[in-house]
Amino acid sequence: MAAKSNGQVSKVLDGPINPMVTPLLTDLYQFTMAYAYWKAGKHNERAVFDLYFRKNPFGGEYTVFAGLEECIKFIANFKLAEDEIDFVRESLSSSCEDGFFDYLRGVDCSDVEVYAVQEGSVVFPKVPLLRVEGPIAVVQLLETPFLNLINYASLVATNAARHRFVAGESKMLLEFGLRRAQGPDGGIGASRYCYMGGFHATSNVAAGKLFGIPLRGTHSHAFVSSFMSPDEIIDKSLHSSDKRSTCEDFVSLAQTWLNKIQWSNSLNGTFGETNQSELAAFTSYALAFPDNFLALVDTYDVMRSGIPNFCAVALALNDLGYKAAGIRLDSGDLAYLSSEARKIFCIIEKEFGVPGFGKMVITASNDLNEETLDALNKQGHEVDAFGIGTYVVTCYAQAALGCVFKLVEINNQPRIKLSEDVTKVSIPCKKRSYRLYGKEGYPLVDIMTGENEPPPKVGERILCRHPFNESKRAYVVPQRVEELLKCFWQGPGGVREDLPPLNDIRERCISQLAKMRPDHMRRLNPTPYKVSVSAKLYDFIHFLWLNEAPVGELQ
Ligand SMILES: Nc1ncnc2c1ncn2[C@@H]1O[C@H](COP(=O)(O)OP(=O)(O)OP(=O)(O)O)[C@@H](O)[C@H]1O
Ligand SMILES: O=P(O)(O)OC[C@H]1O[C@H](OP(=O)(O)OP(=O)(O)O)[C@H](O)[C@@H]1O
Ligand SMILES: O=C(O)c1cccnc1
Ligand SMILES: [Mg+2]
Repeated sequence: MAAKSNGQVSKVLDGPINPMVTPLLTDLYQFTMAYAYWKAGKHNERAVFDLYFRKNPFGGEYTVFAGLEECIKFIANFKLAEDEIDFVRESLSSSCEDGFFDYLRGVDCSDVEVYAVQEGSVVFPKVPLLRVEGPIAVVQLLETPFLNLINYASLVATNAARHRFVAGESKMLLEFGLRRAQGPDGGIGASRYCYMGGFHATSNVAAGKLFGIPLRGTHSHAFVSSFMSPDEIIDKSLHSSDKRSTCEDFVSLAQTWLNKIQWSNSLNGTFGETNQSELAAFTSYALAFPDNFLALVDTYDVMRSGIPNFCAVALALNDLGYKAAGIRLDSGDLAYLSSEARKIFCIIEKEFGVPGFGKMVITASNDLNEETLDALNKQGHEVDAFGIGTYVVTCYAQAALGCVFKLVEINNQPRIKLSEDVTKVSIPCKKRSYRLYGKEGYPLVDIMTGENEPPPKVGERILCRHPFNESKRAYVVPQRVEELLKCFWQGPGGVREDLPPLNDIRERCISQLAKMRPDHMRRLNPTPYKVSVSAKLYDFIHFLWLNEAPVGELQ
């Protein structure tokens, strides 16, 4: 048990959800360095590392932070098993001394501290997502698993949030990507983090069970094409929804409705003969799920067959007191077909007096991504729900987020990593970071300060400097100051933040995104959000930079 900040006692944490997340899920060089630290007697030197990324993904100006819960559960249970130690021994040089493996046997994360931004937060380049402090050999072992747990999680949560942003708040987003995802963990992770990023449901049953994500689904073309004719349907009877009466031949009832639609005045002979095997499939699906009937309408011909067949079965269900759920379109021009389908539904609502028929849910799928969603919006469409697979789960538009883990202090001595490329120079020191909000309630700037600097104060003017560009600076008078890094781990008994349930993380993400200034969010040429350092930290970075950079000599 661990004491919580509110004085209560928090639960011992379970291990990570993915059993593959073990201390060996790291790069070999973390163990070789650990040995070299140990050999040099340096392994217990206190080090501070920052985990951050350098550039927002997908050409955007924001990122959603995800993956923290798995990191904390990982370190809470970090312990090398005997067979793992044996394997490390076999993998390192035979000259490695036995004492190192005795040391490894005792390694855990009780002496490690993790300060992190809350999962689901909107985050920006260069500002630490995690600040990890502890014995250098141990923290070094955490580098790779932490990056592995955060990079994809944050990338896919951001991708999901971007898809949601384009689709619009009123649209339902269904994640259909399991079959296309990068293996089982890619699939499970995608479902979890797409939900976190604002999707509404997944088709992935395992993710539904593991995380409580709402499950949704329709049916596939195989179901439709598996039927040959209505004669195949043996049990044709269906109870009314109130169970008071029974229709003995639901197949004929659907057929009767199809005839009515074909002869309807307002539809003016729009519909002729439809595909009877498709009608059989729809009827059969309705008999199986009368409360939740939906149909994939594009197997043969959406407008000539799928839509009239669907309407016939839906009207037959209506006679028995059931309300059909809707259709799915999986090919063709989704703007045009959804609009045409909506027109037909509205005409039927009017002509046959079926309230709500015009509002039938239209789901669209088929290689959807940000661009196609944007194109559909520009054309105008009647889609209520989007089923998105490949592009969202594989993060097709960008392969990786590129989070890094850099040493910023050792034994209280700030460290810097220099680079020809200024965007790759690390920001030294154990730091704090704050989000400063302006008059209109929007976040204005994130600012990093040295650990012991006084925090920015509401109403007090503070100079915010670009970390590397001397001429870029601004005074800010914050209306609200939010400290970004919170303590999520300081050993098993330490006071720490709770790990919130997935739904709370998702809510945080949705509400933070909604509170961003719109120009940071737009798809085309968004305005970069400002990330800065205090004047004191700026001076120190540049002092250290000059100190560490060798002076060249011209010949
Ligand atoms: N109105 C639209 N504007 C822009 N893109 C669209 C529109 N409607 C559909 N799309 C997209 O166009 C692509 C069409 O895919 P594709 O060329 O494979 O045709 P299809 O409709 O799937 O045909 P098929 O019958 O062969 O399955 C998909 O990525 C889909 O999301
Ligand atoms: O298109 P995505 O965004 O990846 O979404 C998932 C796709 O998976 C299904 O197709 P299926 O695997 O049956 O094959 P298909 O490509 O022939 O439709 C479904 O009909 C979607 O089209
Ligand atoms: O339920 C669906 O419609 C579905 C599920 C996975 C992939 N494509 C579609
Ligand atoms: Mg498809």
